[in-house]
Amino acid sequence: MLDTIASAGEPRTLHAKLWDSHVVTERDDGTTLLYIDRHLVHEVTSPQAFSGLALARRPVARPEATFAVPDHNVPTIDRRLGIKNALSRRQVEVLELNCKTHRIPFIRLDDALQGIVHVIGPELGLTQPGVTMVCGDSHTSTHGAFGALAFGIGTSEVEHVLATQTLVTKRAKSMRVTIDGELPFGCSAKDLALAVVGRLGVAGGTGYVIEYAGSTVRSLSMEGRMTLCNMNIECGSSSGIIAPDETTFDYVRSREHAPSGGEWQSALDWWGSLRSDDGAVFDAEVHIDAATIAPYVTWGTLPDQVAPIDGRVPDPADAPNELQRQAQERALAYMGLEPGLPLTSVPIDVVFIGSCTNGRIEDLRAAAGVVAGRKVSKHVRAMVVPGSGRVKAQAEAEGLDKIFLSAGFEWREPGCSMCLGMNGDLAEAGQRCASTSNRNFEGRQGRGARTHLLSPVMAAAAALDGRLSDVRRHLGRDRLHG
Ligand SMILES: CC(C)[C@H](C(=O)O)[C@@H](O)C(=O)O
Ligand code: SF4
Repeated sequence: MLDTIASAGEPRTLHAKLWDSHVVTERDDGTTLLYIDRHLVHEVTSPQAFSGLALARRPVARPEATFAVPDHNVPTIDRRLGIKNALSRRQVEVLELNCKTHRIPFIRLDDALQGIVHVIGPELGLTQPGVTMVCGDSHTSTHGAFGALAFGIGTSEVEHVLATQTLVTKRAKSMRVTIDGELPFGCSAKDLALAVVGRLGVAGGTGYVIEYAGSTVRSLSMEGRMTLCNMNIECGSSSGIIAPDETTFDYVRSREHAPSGGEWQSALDWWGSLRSDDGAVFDAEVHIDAATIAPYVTWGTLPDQVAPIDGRVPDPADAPNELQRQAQERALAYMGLEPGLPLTSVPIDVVFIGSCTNGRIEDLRAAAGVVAGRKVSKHVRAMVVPGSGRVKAQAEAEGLDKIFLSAGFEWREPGCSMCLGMNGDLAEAGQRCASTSNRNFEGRQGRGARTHLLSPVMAAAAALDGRLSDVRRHLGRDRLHG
């Protein structure tokens, strides 16, 4: 593997380096058997895969390369009472049983390390530069922030990877999205992600692996890079990658599953080569000037239906084509919004801070910085759901839980929670939720519930004001970060 990566020749993209070093065999038509280094598993997309293995009496090829945790169906309050919903409980129990049968490392619901699969993978050092990584989950792209080729797979592919540690797939095209310049005041990685999705559209990245490059991306923390890569799938692209650098190495160093001792130095030597060569050719290039980014909020039912917070709800009459006009009209009808309405006048009922997009420690710090010493608007129900047990413990060590609680937020146990509502954390029909998650699809946070995607500081501002609010007007420069 190392030899392939180190070999000279044509300038190659980072994507090509990651791909080439994991090809087991390739057919003339491009169908490839790709070696998978790490397989993350959660309770929703794995049961049928394990059943398939049982039917075929096949073992798991490399249990030690597999790692499982329940996250979607887990309660975020009263966890000692267990899981009330029978189906949810069954999914989590079945996962534990399957992991026991196949000796797959498993984090239990009551473990201090439990959390959303895309939050704990990096935390534990399972996510590393240069690896191929899959999970039966579309937001697996999150791990690409470390220079890993990481993507979501379907349940039948989960079974294939469990059985063979390989995947049958085809190489995607390469796109580079270069973002240069300083992020404007009040903006964070979430706004960058929403800007990318807004510009490319929900299908603009389909068929591509996207490499994020440029000074703005380089200046992001690992948390910010994960936020950016997390939303990659929302423009249709299965994997987003960022070349690893000192920021990456500092994050990975000393984590449980990271290389140590002499292996650390050889890993660094390899990881240092994981970047696109000068002159590498991409199938598509997109440039974004960071100065054009603003604090964003989605107004519709697709993640690309996004506008700057100081903007207005668009008028479908101005849509560039008939298809988009109809889509906008449908979205506005569901969202209960009138064209031309200033976004800052939209009232909010629920605020959700969490998810694999924005449930990490920096996100909570940033939101706490906004709410410190203030109160959540009386008619708003606001909750913070840390992305993992470790994030929760760190936040509590810093006193962030106290800040949120005294402002009127609920402080919950880690999991996916209201991002998708599989665990019963739902908004009611007609309610409007300001959410730091990644999808605003119809009914995602509850039947008839309306989702506005935004950054942690923007969610915090919405909680305080009881409406979508411009965080820039809320705070002085000295208090704003993240
Ligand atoms: C449940 C799972 C299959 C799903 C995904 O693939 O992304 C979920 O995590 C989501 O965010 O919608
Ligand atoms: S937090 Fe949301 S987006 Fe992330 S894995 Fe869970 S349900 Fe999917």
